[in-house]
Amino acid sequence: MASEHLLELVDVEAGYGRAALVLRGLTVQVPPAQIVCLVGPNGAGKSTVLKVASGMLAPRAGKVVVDGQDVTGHGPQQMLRAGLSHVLQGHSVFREMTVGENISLGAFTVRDQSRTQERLDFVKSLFPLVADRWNALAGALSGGQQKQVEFARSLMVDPKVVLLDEPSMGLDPKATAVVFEQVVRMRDAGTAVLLVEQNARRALESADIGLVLDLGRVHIKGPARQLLDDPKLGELYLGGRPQEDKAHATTTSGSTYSPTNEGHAG
Ligand SMILES: Nc1ncnc2c1ncn2[C@@H]1O[C@H](COP(=O)(O)OP(=O)(O)OP(=O)(O)O)[C@@H](O)[C@H]1O
Repeated sequence: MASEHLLELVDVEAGYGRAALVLRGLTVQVPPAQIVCLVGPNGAGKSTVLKVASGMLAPRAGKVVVDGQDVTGHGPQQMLRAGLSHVLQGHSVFREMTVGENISLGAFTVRDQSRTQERLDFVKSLFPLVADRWNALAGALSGGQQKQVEFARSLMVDPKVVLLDEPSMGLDPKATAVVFEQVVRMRDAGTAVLLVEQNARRALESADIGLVLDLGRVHIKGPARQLLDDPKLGELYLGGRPQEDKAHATTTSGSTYSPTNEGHAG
C-alpha cells in the first residue's frame, strides 16, 4: 500500500555518546515530491536529524519509517537500499576523478547495468552542466558545480528521499541560487527532499514545507511561504527563542502553520 509519507521520523530521541540528547521527541514527515526544509539555531540538531535518517546515528527511542517500512536502527547501507540518499555537508567529490567517474560511483549498489545507464541519462538531462563537463576532473569545478555532481551521484540509486545537508555552505550568492534551482529541479523530477540549511530564508523560498527545530524538537511547521512571511522567524535566527504566547494559529493538524509548542515541553 502506498504510504502518505516517504520518510517519517516519529518521536525520535538521539544523541552522541554520554552527552545530553540532541533530539528529544522529534517528528518529521516528508511527503512524496516535496521539499521539506529544516531550519533552526546553530546546534539545534538539524544535521543530527539527517544522520538518524541515513542510519549514521541510531536513535535511542522513536521510529524511522521509509515508505511505510520500519527501518529503525538500520545502518547506512540498509538505509541507502531502503531509498535514502545522503549528501553530506561540505564537498565530497573525488577531485582526481572525472565528473563521470564520480557520478558512476553513486551506482555502486545498482546491479542492473541497463538501470545504471538509465540513471546516467536521467542525471545528465537533469543537470546539463554535469553532461557538459562529464570528462573534466571534478577538482577543476567550482564549489557550486561540485555540489551538482554530488546531487547527481546521490540520484544514481533512484532514491525515495534525498537528504541534503547545507548544500549552500561556502558558496557565493550566485552559486547558491543555482544550487537551490537544482534542488527544485530534483523535486520537480519527482524526488522528495529533506533539506537542512543555515541559509534559512533562501532555503524556505525553494521549499514546500518548513520546519523550525528548537530544543531538539520541531517547534514550528507549516507551508514554507507562510514561515517566510512571519516576522517572528527572523527573531529565531537572531538568537531569540520562540515564545508560546505569540501563537499564530491554534491547530496542529495537517500542514496548517502552527507553533507546535513542543520545544517548551520538559
Ligand atoms: N559527532 C558528534 N559528537 C558529539 N557531539 C556532536 C556530534 N555531532 C554533533 N554534535 C553535537 O550535537 C548538537 C547538534 O549538532 P548538529 O550538527 O546536529 O546541529 P545543527 O543544527 O546542524 O547545527 P549547525 O547549524 O551549527 O550545523 C551540537 O551540540 C553538536 O555539538
